Amino acid sequence: MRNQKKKKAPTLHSFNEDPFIPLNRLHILLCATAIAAVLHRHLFSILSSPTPISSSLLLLSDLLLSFMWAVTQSFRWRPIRRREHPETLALAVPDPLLPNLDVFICTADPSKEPPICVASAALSALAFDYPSDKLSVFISDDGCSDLTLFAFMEAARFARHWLPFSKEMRILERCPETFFNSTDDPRSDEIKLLYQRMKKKIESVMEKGQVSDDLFISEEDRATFKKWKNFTRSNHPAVVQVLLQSSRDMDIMGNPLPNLVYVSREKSSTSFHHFKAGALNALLRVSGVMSNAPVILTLDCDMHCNDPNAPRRAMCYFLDPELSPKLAYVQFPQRFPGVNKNDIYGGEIKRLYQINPRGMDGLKGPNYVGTGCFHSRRSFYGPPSSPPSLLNDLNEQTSDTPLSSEAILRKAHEVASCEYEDGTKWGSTIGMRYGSMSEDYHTGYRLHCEGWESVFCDPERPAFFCKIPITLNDVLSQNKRWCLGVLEVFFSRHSPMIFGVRKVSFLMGLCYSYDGFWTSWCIPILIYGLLPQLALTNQIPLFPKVSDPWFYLYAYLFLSAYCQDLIDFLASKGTFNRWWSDQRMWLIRGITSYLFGAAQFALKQIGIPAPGFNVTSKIMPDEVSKRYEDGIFEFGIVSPFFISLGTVAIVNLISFIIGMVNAVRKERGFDEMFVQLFLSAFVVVNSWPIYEAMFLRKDGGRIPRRVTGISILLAGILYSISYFLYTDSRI
Ligand SMILES: O=c1ccn([C@@H]2O[C@H](COP(=O)(O)OP(=O)(O)O[C@H]3O[C@H](CO)[C@@H](O)[C@H](O)[C@H]3O)[C@@H](O)[C@H]2O)c(=O)[nH]1
Ligand SMILES: [Mn+2]
Repeated sequence: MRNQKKKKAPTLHSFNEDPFIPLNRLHILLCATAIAAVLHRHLFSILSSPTPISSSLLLLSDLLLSFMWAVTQSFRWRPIRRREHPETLALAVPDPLLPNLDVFICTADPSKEPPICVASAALSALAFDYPSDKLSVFISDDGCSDLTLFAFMEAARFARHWLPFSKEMRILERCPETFFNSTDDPRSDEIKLLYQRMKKKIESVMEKGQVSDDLFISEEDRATFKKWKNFTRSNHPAVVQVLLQSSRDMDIMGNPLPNLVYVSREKSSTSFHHFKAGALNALLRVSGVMSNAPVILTLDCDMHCNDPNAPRRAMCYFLDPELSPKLAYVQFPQRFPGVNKNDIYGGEIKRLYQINPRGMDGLKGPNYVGTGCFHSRRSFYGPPSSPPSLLNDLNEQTSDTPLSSEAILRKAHEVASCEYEDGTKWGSTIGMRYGSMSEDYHTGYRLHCEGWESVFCDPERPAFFCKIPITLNDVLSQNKRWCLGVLEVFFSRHSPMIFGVRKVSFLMGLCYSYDGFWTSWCIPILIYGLLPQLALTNQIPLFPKVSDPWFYLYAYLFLSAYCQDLIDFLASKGTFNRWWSDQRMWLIRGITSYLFGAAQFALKQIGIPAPGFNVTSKIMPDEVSKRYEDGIFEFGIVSPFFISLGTVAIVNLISFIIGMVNAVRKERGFDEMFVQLFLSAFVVVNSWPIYEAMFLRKDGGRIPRRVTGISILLAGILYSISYFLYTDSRI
């Protein structure tokens, strides 16, 4: 009997708990006591306050800050760090036993998302270190652009050279654009030439805005483009085009190539298309008909794979028999090699993409962030307990029917049509979930609610690189869209605060509440950014004096929050300067994206529609890119965001100056007004780039005069109002 001892499965992955967990928990206790004390004081002093409105607003801010602090602790409760062991996988699972993999890449607008970049993203996925006959790449083109299709036809041709080359040379950088930019190895000269020729061809087509007749190599191609008559992005039939077919197409060395399929789902002005979520659902169905791989990787067009081994890393989790029955997805972090030295717009968003996911990983798993994520197809079709047969509702074909067979293509067009989803559960309990502009947050959350779990996979070598917006207005608009999206979930009947805390787990519910209620930062940031300053100019003290022991409690809370944030940031390989930018962006977002996002959400509730998915532009004029490289803020246009920023910056500058003059003149003036002076000084220091852009800069990225003018006017109005409101309490 002894010999029958159960053979231990090889370890495909392992994890460590964060060594600081006990210390963190102790700190939670300490902070909670301090916060309780401050709130207690507030409640009691409000009754006797000479400025009851100001005191109530500050109480409201502190309540919200406390709430956000409390929910944040769920991320600190049990952070873990995972490691996967692809070398064990290689021994345990031979290549022929690896599951098939479908890669989805979304694009929506060739003028904002250059087709050559989208094609490069696809090439980097086609060149994965994964058996080619098990790999399919599907492109969703929501712009239904013949230019994009043309780029992909070219990319399919180039793939025949690129795949064997990159595998033979064992290069890690399999996105051709980045590879050729970083190498001068003479062995790559020949293929570089091919690449450049392709790039030129695609770019010239982009310039002309059409695919001219002389560019077609075959009659078949010509016939394909002939279809493009009167197609507009919001009105056209479904297009499904097989560009590479594994069972038919070989690379130049005679090895099979992966499948590559171009899909543009049908659009009609009479049916709502649900933006990216709708596009991904169409791909789920089309791929279900064609390859039906059990594992799916979702990518955005503004990224590329930086590690050809990424799929095998993900498989370390999917092929673990203990984990896999409940494993919905394996999320890789988004990394941004393009951020400038000090990351002036806080583009890394470390808390969202690196720090918080590690915290959730120790509970039930990270949230889904839209890209760089491997999903189990099964998870899109029902809870982990549902029978797997459900999955095959689409897939009737046997695995050896060629993709481009007429029957399959007919079915593929059918499932990519507008009406297909009518009266079905797509978007509610099947596929990517609708109803939120942040389909990623919503879908990940709902999967967790169904009982699924997820894993955060953050290997040493970043697996996926993404592009970031590089103008302030783009960053803020993107953030505003996210705010609107998460609020739509937070105030739905599936709110993480009410539904999530019960359905997933208490702590996971809090994690999702943190993201969902993100926007609420706008209230304390706005109040703390204006009220103490206006009071300061009117000589109204709102906080304890330095000589009052309560002062130290405020100081402790401020310093501990900032220090902890800094430590978290440095511990995830950040630098001090980048942290500074990050906290500054938090303040900036507070009075722009969060504020406008919340306002837009409120308007939507009373029937005023919010704008759709504003696709972030991935190309910029050289001048703008250069300024970004140099770390100079980009304003340049008249945007409501900048008016809001300008107003707060000016109020703080004036308050600080007047406050200082008064403090110097008055005996014990500093003692009384220290907190308010400090707050305005803090905002002034943070607003430095704004003053520069208003008054010193001459370049095209400066703040337009009109914005400065309106900001000064608004600041003046705020002063006048505060002057009247404080008339009775002035000393
Ligand atoms: O109607 C649409 C709109 C967008 N997209 C695609 O969605 C992706 C993301 O769009 P982008 O403009 O780059 O938005 P970002 O704000 O940069 O994207 C972040 O935020 C989105 C949610 O708001 C997530 O879906 C993304 O994965 C995440 O990277 C791109 O590939 C687009 O082509 C579509 O396919 N159809
Ligand atoms: Mn993007």
